[in-house]
Amino acid sequence: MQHDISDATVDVCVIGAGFAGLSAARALVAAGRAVRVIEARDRVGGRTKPGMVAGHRVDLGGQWVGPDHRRLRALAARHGIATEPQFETGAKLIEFGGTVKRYEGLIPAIPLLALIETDRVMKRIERMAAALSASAPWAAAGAADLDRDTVDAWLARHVRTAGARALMAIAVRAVFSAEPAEISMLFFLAYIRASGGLEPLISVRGGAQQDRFRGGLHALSEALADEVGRERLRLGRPVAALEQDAAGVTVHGGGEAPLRCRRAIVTVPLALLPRLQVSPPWPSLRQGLAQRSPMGSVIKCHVAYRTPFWRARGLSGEAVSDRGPFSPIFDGTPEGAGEGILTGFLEGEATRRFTARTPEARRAAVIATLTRLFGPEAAHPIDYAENDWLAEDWSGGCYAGLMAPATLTGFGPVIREAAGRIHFAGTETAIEATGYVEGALESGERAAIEVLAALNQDALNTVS
Ligand SMILES: Cc1cc2nc3c(=O)[nH]c(=O)nc-3n(C[C@H](O)[C@H](O)[C@H](O)COP(=O)(O)OP(=O)(O)OC[C@H]3O[C@@H](n4cnc5c(N)ncnc54)[C@H](O)[C@@H]3O)c2cc1C
Repeated sequence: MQHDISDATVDVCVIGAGFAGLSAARALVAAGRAVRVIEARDRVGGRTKPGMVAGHRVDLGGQWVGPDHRRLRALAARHGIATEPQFETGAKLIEFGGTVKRYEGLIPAIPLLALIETDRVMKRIERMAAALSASAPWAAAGAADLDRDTVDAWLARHVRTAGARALMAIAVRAVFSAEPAEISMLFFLAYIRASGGLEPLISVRGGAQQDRFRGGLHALSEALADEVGRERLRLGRPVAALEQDAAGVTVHGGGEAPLRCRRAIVTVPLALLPRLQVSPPWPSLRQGLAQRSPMGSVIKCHVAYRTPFWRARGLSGEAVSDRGPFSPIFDGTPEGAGEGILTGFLEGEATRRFTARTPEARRAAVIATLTRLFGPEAAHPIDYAENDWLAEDWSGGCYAGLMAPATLTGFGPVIREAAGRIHFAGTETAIEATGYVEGALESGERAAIEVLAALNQDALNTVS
C-alpha cells in the first residue's frame, strides 16, 4: 500500500529501548521531533538488567563504567547517580596449569618466559590496534590479511609459549565472551582500537572495570527513559516487520495497529536483524553483515557470602582461572554492605557447556571454581543469582556482536549505512567504545544526527 508523507503518525520510530535507542530518542525529542520507541521486552535497558542477591541490588548485565565513558558519566551526573570504585585492594588470584597463586599489581604469577612473551605480544597488539582507523578499520594496509586470520591462528603463529597463549585466551574471553578461534584478528584489533587499547579493556584502575554505579547501571536506562518521556515508549511490543516506501516506513508488530513514521532507527543487535521481515529486503551487504555477526556467549553470576571473607585474608576478590568454568571474578560487594559478593562470568565455550544444564548444576560448578580459588569458605554461599544471556530471546547472546574472518573487510563498510529510510544504531555500530554502553550511547547520538539531517532534506525535497 502506498502511503503519503502526511499520514505519518510520528517523525521517527526507534526500534529497541536499550541505551542506543533511548539515546537516539532523547536527541530527537530535544530537537523537537515526534518520536515513538518500540521495545520487545517489558522493560527498558536491553543488555543491562537489574537483579537481587542477598537483599542487594546487582547488575545481571552491563555493570562497569570506564574513565573515558563520558556520555554515560554525564547521564549519571544529570541524575545524581554516584559511582563507587571497583574494590581492588589486596592480592589477586590466578589458577594456572593446575595451581592457584596470589599476585599483586598487573603481573600475574605465571612462568617467567610466558610472562615476558605475554608482555611482548600485548605491546605488539596495542601497536597494531593503534595503527587502525577507528571508523574504517577495513581500509588499513594489510586489513585483508588480518581479516583472514582468527585470533587463535594469529596467536599460534606469533606466540611460542603455551602459557602466554593461555593467558591471551583468558583476556580474549573476558573482553569478547568468545574463544580466540571465533573471531577475526582484524575485528579483535578494531574493537581494541575503539576503546583505546587492550590494557584499558582488561584493567580495573584506568580501565573499563574502574567504577560501578550505586544502585546499578540498569537504573541509568530508567533515567534515560524518563528523559525521553515515558509516554513515547511502548514496551512489550516486538516489532515483526518494517515496510518501506518512498514517503516513509510502516512498523508492524506487537499487537498494535501499524505505526507510520518518516524515518526509523533500528537498534537491535545485528544478529537479530534477520528476525525482522523487511520490505524491500535489506540491501545485500547489510543482509550478509547480519548473517555473519553472531553474539558472544556469557552467563553472569553473583555469589553472596555472610561476609567478604577474602578481604580479611588480604585478597581483592579478583581472580582468573585457565580451568574455569567461572572466570574472571571480581569483588561485587556494594559499598557499605555487610555481606560479601563475588561476581563473575562463564564465557565462550564454558557458557555453551553450561547453558543447557540446570541452574543447580551451574551453581555447583561456579562454587567449585570459587572453592578452588578462595578456599573452603567459598563453598558456603548464602545466596546466588545468575543470568544466561545466550538464552535471552531479545539478545541472542552477549556482551556484543562478534565478527568471524572475512566479515569486517567484506561487509563492515555498510555497518552505519542507512537502508533507505531505515537507519542503524546499537553498540555494534559505534566508533568509540564498541560493545559497551558508552558505544551504545554514541551510536544513538550519531543515528539521531543522521536522521535529523535526512528529515530536513526530506522536507526540502517536498517543497521543491
Ligand atoms: C553480562 C554482561 C555484562 C556487560 N558488562 C558491561 C559493562 O560492565 N560495561 C559496559 O559498558 N557494557 C557492558 N555490557 C555490554 C552492554 O550492556 C551493551 O553494550 C549495551 O547495553 C548495548 O546497548 P544497545 O542499546 O546497543 O543494545 P541492547 O541493549 O541490546 O538494546 C536493543 C534493544 O532492542 C530490543 N529488541 C530486540 N529485538 C526487537 C524487536 N524485534 N522489536 C523491538 N525491540 C527489539 C531488545 O529487547 C533491546 O532492549 C555487558 C553486557 C552483558 C550482557
